[in-house]
Amino acid sequence: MASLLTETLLAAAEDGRFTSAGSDPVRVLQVGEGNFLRGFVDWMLDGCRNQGLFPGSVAVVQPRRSGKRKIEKLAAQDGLFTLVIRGLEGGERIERRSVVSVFSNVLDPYEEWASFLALADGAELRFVVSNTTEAGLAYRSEPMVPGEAPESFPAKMTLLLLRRYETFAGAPDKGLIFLPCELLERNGDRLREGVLRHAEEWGLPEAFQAWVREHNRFLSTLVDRIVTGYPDAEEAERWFERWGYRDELLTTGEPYHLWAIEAEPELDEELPLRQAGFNVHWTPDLKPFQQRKVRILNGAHTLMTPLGLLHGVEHVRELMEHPELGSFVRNTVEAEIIPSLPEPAEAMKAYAAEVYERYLNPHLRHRLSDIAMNSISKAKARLLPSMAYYAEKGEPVPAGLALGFAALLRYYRVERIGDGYEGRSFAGEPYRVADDAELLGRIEQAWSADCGEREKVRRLLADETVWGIDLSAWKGLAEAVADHLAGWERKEA
Ligand SMILES: NC(=O)c1ccc[n+]([C@@H]2O[C@H](COP(=O)([O-])OP(=O)(O)OC[C@H]3O[C@@H](n4cnc5c(N)ncnc54)[C@H](O)[C@@H]3O)[C@@H](O)[C@H]2O)c1
Ligand SMILES: O=P(O)(O)OC[C@@H](O)[C@@H](O)[C@H](O)[C@H](O)CO
Repeated sequence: MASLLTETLLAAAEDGRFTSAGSDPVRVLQVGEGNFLRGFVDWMLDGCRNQGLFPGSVAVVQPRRSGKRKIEKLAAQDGLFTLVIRGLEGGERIERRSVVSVFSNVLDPYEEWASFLALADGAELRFVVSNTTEAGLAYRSEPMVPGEAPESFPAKMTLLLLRRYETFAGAPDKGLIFLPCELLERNGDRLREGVLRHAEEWGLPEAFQAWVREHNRFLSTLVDRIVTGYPDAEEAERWFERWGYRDELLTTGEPYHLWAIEAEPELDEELPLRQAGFNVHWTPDLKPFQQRKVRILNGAHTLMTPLGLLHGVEHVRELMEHPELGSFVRNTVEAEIIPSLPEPAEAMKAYAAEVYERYLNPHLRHRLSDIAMNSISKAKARLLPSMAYYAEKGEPVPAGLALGFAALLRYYRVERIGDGYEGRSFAGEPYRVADDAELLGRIEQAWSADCGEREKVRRLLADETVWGIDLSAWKGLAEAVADHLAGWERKEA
């Protein structure tokens, strides 16, 4: 029996091409209820279904206990949600709304562990997609407690695979294909390693471990689309009035999309994304896709965010239109990041130009405060490799990268206030910093050390628990950072 909300959603859908996924077999398990997967993978699967190419449905679960609220909302909307794609497509302005209808099963694995495991018994289950952020795709030792969901994503996948192995007596054709979307290099390999480590840690049978290795595939993938989530409240209200229904799971994104998957093109027979017309690349080598996207698109986001927020700039477009900050970003990308990449500079410049156009999409309001979440771990993957290119040659870290990095440290000049950490913008406005509490505590301590400012910077750069490596020896970096910090302090005084 469809809920009133479902009926309203269905009736209000513009294209009227609804086929409910509810009765189709679960072919995809999705770990992650966030905006990105819904505005990217589910949008593609919905497109495949609407073209009659994919007669399957998706079971979705949240990857951590705190994701419960969204899962409950999704269940209350019968797994339906609205997606608005807007921006330039082939030079034309578009704003396209669809109601995505691919979920047949919406589960909280912590409260419904038995139902979660039972998904492994589905003969039609074939793919697992995930987005658990960089933090979620990490192995963390934990006990196996019968009847209870383990905390981490790789641990849950280990037990799901064990159940499948037992149900189908290790049948080679019942292995699964994992398509992790986390923005980490070799994400497939990392997931596989995590699963096998848990299997070993828990003493699971060697024959099971061999089945995991030989009959399951952990493909590395690279995703690209700017998905901006729920719009500003005013805009959402205008839309709801126009559509005649409300949707708390509404999400927005740009038309551009790219999914590169390291696998043979024949896999498109089973997962017909390319056949359905999506910009999906089955490729033997993911590295070029990965490198240019993470270092240019994500790297520029990470570069611009602390500086923008310290200057009181709120959105990516506003920053790119700012007379000084916008050209700072372009110059740093072109003169410093692109030369650090192995691919031909002309091709990289063309890619960067495409990226600026996406940043300037007049319909997207991409909040710097959203991008700022976990900026230290993002900088490690997205910015430090460009800086390391120079440092490893014994050259000074170039001026733009050093300035961006100094702004990152200034942004993390935090103080514990209540249950979180706060910094202050150049204008003295307080802001919350969203990052790992232990890390923030460590950084706060470093800033309050009993020594001069230059020594504080040197110690912070040398802290391998923060950066993974010692940055204090990188030529010119500590000096440049300390000079910028002193300069900002003088201006603020
Ligand atoms: N939004 C985009 O434009 C975009 C584009 C490409 C990639 N991504 C990736 O998506 C992630 C952000 O996702 P979103 O935009 O859907 O945001 P979101 O806040 O809507 O969703 C975040 C998801 O990650 C899960 N998560 C967060 N921390 C976790 C942890 N420690 N362990 C396990 N799961 C955790 C949440 O439960 C939720 O499912 C980023 O890490 C990024 O790598 C986002
Ligand atoms: O999603 P995050 O928070 O990991 O990073 C912020 C942005 O850089 C990112 O979302 C990009 O917009 C996205 O990766 C584009 O594909």
